[in-house]
Amino acid sequence: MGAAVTLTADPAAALACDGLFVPGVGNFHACMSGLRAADGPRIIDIRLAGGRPVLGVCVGMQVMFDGSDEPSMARVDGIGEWPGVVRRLPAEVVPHMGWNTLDVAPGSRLFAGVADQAFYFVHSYAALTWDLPPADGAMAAAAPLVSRCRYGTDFIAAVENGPLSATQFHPEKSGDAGLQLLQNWVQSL
Ligand SMILES: NC(=O)CC[C@H](N)C(=O)O
Repeated sequence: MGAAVTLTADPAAALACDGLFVPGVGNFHACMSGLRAADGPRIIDIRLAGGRPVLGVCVGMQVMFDGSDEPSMARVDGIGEWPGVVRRLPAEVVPHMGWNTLDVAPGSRLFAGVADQAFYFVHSYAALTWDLPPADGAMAAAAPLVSRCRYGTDFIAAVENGPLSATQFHPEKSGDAGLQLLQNWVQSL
């Protein structure tokens, strides 16, 4: 989508880039231990404190919460940028695998031009509720935009919260709509 991309575990490069993309596939706790080994949580914290954009996808979204119920021999806490624990979807069949439409938050920049499109999901766990208390003081940033989807129950499909954005679905597997979403993010950097 016109961006020069570097795959890196180098903290200095991950801090300096215009946008940090945090992918995640597989087991939550395995992804978290990989991220911790690369000092990922601290790098993400520093970026966000400085208003530097970060985009998490799939488990890369889940790790922004406090933790996950996904089974693991060695449980690892999430980064905890957002309160709440990722739960198993209460559906008869998991994973939720395939295309689904969203209830996109009004005013979304990430979904500009594609809010009515379907996106591709592959997951059994998700954040089911948005628990960050609203801030309304003079210094408060704009309220987070929370977009939802439904599979078994309502769950959080995407969040735009200042410099931190995330999607539970896979834009890179979502055809033209997903590419447009990624381009929207790249153009905002
Ligand atoms: N697609 C995946 O990598 C699965 C992500 C995660 N383990 C979940 O089920 O939610």
